[in-house]
Amino acid sequence: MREKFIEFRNVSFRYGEEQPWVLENVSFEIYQDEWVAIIGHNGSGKSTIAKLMNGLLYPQEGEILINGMPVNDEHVWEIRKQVGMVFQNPDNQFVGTTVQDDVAFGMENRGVPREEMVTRIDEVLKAVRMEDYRLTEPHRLSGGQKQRVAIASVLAIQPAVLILDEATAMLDPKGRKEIMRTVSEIQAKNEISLITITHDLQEVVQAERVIVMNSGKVWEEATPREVFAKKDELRKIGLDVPYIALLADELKRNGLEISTEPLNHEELLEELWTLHSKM
Ligand SMILES: Nc1ncnc2c1ncn2[C@@H]1O[C@H](COP(=O)(O)OP(=O)(O)OP(=O)(O)O)[C@@H](O)[C@H]1O
Repeated sequence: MREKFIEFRNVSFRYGEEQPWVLENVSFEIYQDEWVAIIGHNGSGKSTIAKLMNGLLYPQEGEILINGMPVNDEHVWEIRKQVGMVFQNPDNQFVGTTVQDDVAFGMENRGVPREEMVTRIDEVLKAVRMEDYRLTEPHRLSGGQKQRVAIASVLAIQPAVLILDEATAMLDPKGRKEIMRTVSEIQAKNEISLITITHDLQEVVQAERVIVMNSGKVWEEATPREVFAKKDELRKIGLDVPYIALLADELKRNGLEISTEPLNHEELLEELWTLHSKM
C-alpha cells in the first residue's frame, strides 16, 4: 500500500491579520509515488498551497505534515530536502555561472560530498537530456532548456516530492509536452510524488488524481475523468474542460452512442472505432 506523504489537516492561511483568508479549512492527502494535479481559477490558492508544502509559509490554523513531520521551524530544513519546487520563471531560479555550477549549488548548501555531487550532476543532467550543456551559461539556454536545468537542480537534491508550479506555462506546446514526458519518466523511475499546478488541461488529464480549488477551498478531489465529467459545474467556477471531452459531448448530442468519457484523441478514436465496428 502507498504511504501517505503529505497531509493537510484543516489548514487555513492568510497573508496578514488584516488580509482575507486565502485558504479555508483545507484538508487533503498526497501519497508516495502519486501524480496529483492541482487546478483552480486565478487566485484560488494553488501557489499558496505549494509554498506551505515546503515551509516557505506556515499556516495560521490547522496542521501540515510532510512524511510525518509537522511543518515548523524544527523540521523546515529536512522538509526542504524532501520537497523540491520549480516555479514558472526559470530566470529567477539560476544562481550558477554554468549549468553544472547551477546544479551543484543546492547540493553544496546541503553538504553533499564532492564525488557524490559529480555523480549526481551527471545523472540529473542526463535525466533531463541536458548533458551536452554542462558548461553553458544558463542565460544562453532556451526557455525549455532553462526549465530542464531548473528541474535537474531540484532532482540533484533527491527530493521525495517534486512540485511544478506552472513550470511549463512559459513554454510552447511542444516544449511543454517534452518537459512533461521527461518529468513523468523521472517520477515513475525514481518513485517520487509529483504535484503539478497547472492551467494546461493536457497535463491535468495525465495525472492520477486532481485536486480542484475554488476560492480557497477544496472543491473536488477525484480522477481526471471524474472531475471533467462535471463540465457545467467546472465552467461555473471558471475552469475549462479538455477539448476532446467537449467534442465527445457534441457527438453524443448528435446521436452517437458514446458511452465513456474520452479525455484524449486516442480514447475518442477507440470509442469511434468500436461504434463503427458495431454498425
Ligand atoms: N504575498 C502575498 N501577499 C498578499 N496576498 C497574496 C500574496 N500572494 C498571494 N496573495 C493572494 O492570495 C490569493 C491566492 O493566491 P495564489 O497565488 O495562491 O493563487 P493561485 O491559485 O496560485 O493563482 P494563479 O493561478 O493566478 O497563480 C490571491 O488572492 C492573491 O492575491
